[in-house]
Amino acid sequence: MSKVKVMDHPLIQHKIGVIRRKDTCSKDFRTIISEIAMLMCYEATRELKLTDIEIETPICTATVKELQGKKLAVVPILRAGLGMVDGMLSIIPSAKIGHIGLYRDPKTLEPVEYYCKLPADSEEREVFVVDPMLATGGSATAAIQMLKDKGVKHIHFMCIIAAPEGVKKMQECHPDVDMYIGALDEQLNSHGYIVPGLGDAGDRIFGTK
Ligand SMILES: O=P(O)(O)OC[C@H]1O[C@H](OP(=O)(O)OP(=O)(O)O)[C@H](O)[C@@H]1O
Ligand SMILES: O=c1cc[nH]c(=O)[nH]1
Ligand SMILES: [Mg+2]
Repeated sequence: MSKVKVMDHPLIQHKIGVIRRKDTCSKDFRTIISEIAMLMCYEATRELKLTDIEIETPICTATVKELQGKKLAVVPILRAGLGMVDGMLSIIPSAKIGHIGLYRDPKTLEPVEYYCKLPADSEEREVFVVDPMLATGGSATAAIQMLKDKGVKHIHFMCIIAAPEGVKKMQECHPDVDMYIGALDEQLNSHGYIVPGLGDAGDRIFGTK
C-alpha cells in the first residue's frame, strides 16, 4: 500500500489557509502555490538515497554526501500543476520537466487527455507528478497510468489539497505510488469540487474566471 504523508509543517498549513480565501488575488495565489510546492518538495525528497563520496576541501580530503542513483523529473498535470514547477525547481534545479495535459470534463468529471511530452530518459528517473488538486482522482490516476504505459517505474504524487475520494482512488489504482498531500479536506460537493477546498486552482492561478 502506498505511503500517504499529509504535511504538518506550520508554514505549509499557514500558506494553505491564505490560498483558500476567496479574496486572495491571482498574483498572491500563484506566488503562494509556488512557495508551498517548494516546502512540500523539501519534505517529499526527504527519503532520497545518499552515497558517500570523497572530495578535496581547501583544507583536506573529506567524505561528503551526494544524491545517489536516479535523477529526478517533475511532471505537472496541466494547467494547474504548472503553478508548482518553479517552486520545486528552486530546490531541485537539475530536475527535468515533463508535461501531461488533462482536463476534467465538467459534466462527466472524467479526465480528457490532450498532451504528453516527457524527458527521453524518464524510465530511469524518480518522477514527481504534481497537481494542486486531487478531487475524484480521475486526472491523477490517468496521468500516472500514462507514465507507467511509457515505462516510468518510480513515481511519487504531490498535491496541495486532496479529497478522501481521490486518495482512495489513487490507493486502489496505484498502490505503489507514494502521496504527499498539503491538506486532506472533508469531501467533494455535487459538482466534484473539494469542500472546503479553494475553488478551481487553474482558474485562480491563471486568472481565467
Ligand atoms: O481529481 P479530479 O476529479 O480529476 O480533479 C482534479 C483535476 O481538476 C483540475 O484540473 P482542471 O480539469 O480544472 O484543468 P485545469 O488545470 O486546466 O484548470 C485539477 O488541477 C486537477 O487536474
Ligand atoms: O475543487 C476542485 C476540484 C477539481 N479541480 C479544482 O481545481 N478544484
Ligand atoms: Mg481547472
